[in-house]
Amino acid sequence: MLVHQAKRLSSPCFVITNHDSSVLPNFTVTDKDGGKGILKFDRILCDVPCSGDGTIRKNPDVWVKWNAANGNNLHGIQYRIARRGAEMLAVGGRMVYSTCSFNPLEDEAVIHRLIVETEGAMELVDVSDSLPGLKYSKGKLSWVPTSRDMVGYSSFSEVPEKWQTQIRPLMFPPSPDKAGDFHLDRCIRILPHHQDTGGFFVAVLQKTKLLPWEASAKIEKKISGDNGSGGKQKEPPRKKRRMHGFREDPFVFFEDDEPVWPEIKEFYGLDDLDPKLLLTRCKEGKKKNIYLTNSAVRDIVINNEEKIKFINTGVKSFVRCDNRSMKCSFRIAQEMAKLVKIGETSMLDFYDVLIQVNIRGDSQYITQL
Ligand SMILES: C[S@@+](CC[C@H](N)C(=O)[O-])C[C@H]1O[C@@H](n2cnc3c(N)ncnc32)[C@H](O)[C@@H]1O
Repeated sequence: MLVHQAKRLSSPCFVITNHDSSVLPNFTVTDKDGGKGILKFDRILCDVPCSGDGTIRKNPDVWVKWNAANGNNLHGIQYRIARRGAEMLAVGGRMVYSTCSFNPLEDEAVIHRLIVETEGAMELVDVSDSLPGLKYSKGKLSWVPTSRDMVGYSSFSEVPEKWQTQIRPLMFPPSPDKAGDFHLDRCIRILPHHQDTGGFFVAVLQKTKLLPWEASAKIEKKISGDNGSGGKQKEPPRKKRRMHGFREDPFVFFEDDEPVWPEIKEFYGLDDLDPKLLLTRCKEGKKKNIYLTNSAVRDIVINNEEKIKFINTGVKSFVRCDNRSMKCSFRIAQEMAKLVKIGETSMLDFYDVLIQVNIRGDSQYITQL
């Protein structure tokens, strides 16, 4: 689904992975000075798996299957995804957490726990001014964790032992005197009757400083670096983790001496295009389809393909078309042709437009097209 939707953008700036996002590894990237660093994101959307009870209008069986335990059971994975998102976010960056559920255990309880555990490093942003005309209810300041047998509890001490693996201490709301500190009312609850839509919960969070465990890891690193070694002590080499099964559909980037490149370059007049931004999905045999990415995506894929399963990247740009009457054995792919006004815009102009759409999402050029 995501691949299908992202392809419609015809953008070389996206990369789709298939990974448990609660344990998504850090992405290694090449620094400006050629060293290796960790990619921190400016924007993250955690559209987490949820009970979907906001979709009752289109999914009537949600009524039949609903019980209080659904939300309790999802709270854990939802929190872990949000927490991992917070870790991968740059300081100053924003993360949106969303569900299509009304259950506060999947919504405000997750946000409250994230704010508590990050000791306020993650703050709810007031976006009320950014959404003129949108009808919604404010987030809840309190809720009642409830077991499958529909008994509600006002504190963890009341929870019978048999439900204590389902209802956890951090699922409870803040006490009334502290509720204001978390600004949970900044969460957005869109109910079906507001705008004749499905139901959604949306929270916008900002990372205001390093998370407590990130900050302490930094201090520890500094201390161990100062420990007589002058910071130069090398860590023992880590055993390379091989992810078997990722390679059946590899991403093979062109090298400077790629044999099919000279004829494409000459035929389409692409002297300035760096062939290293082009890739195919096969290691051996005839190259059928050629895809275009940008340099940031190329760097991410090359540096992380051993640890992260990449599913899709790049715009299909050239397709093999072996026809004796053709001067070039590759035609322009439909996906690329959509964006090129042949005759008015040269391939080179087109490439400039694509490549300037950088990974941080500056999409003005695409919009112009
Ligand atoms: C609410 S849907 C997201 C829909 C998506 N935003 C879209 O527009 O297609 C939640 C998705 O999370 C996926 N999912 C469930 N557990 C996950 C996990 N641990 N890590 C990553 N994705 C997960 C589900 O398969 C589901 O597709």
